[in-house]
Amino acid sequence: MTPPIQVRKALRSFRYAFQGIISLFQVENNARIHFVAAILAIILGFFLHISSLEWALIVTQIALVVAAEAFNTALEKLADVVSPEYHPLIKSVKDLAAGAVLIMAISAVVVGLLIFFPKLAQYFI
Ligand SMILES: Nc1ncnc2c1ncn2[C@@H]1O[C@H](COP(=O)(O)OP(=O)(O)OP(=O)(O)O)[C@@H](O)[C@H]1O
Repeated sequence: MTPPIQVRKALRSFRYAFQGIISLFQVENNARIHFVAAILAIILGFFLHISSLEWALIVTQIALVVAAEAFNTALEKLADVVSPEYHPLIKSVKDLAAGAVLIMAISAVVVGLLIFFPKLAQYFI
């Protein structure tokens, strides 16, 4: 009988998921840019003593951008296997996926500005 929770299988799935995350940052230039931006936001968060709610927003924004980048990369790779030659629908698929990342990145920049700008202004103005 199959046990209700298969721990070994769950651990194996985690390992594959981590391999995916590591390969994202190893291979994708945009993912590395987002990674650096995330580190800067975290350093700024500590430096400016942001609240728990502000941390929750920053962490959520970082996760959304990285997750969108991972989906975009997965779609790009799949598209490259399915149709290495030019196809108008593949163009649409890749542009839409890239657009989703851009929407998330703009949202992250806006949230970052809303949280950090007033605090930074106190230092400099
Ligand atoms: N097979 C294809 N058919 C049609 N258009 C494509 C195809 N491959 C790429 N494109 C177009 O070129 C753009 C860039 O595609 P590409 O796969 O090079 O992505 P990228 O954003 O440069 O990512 P990466 O550098 O990680 O490969 C796509 O958004 C799409 O408009």
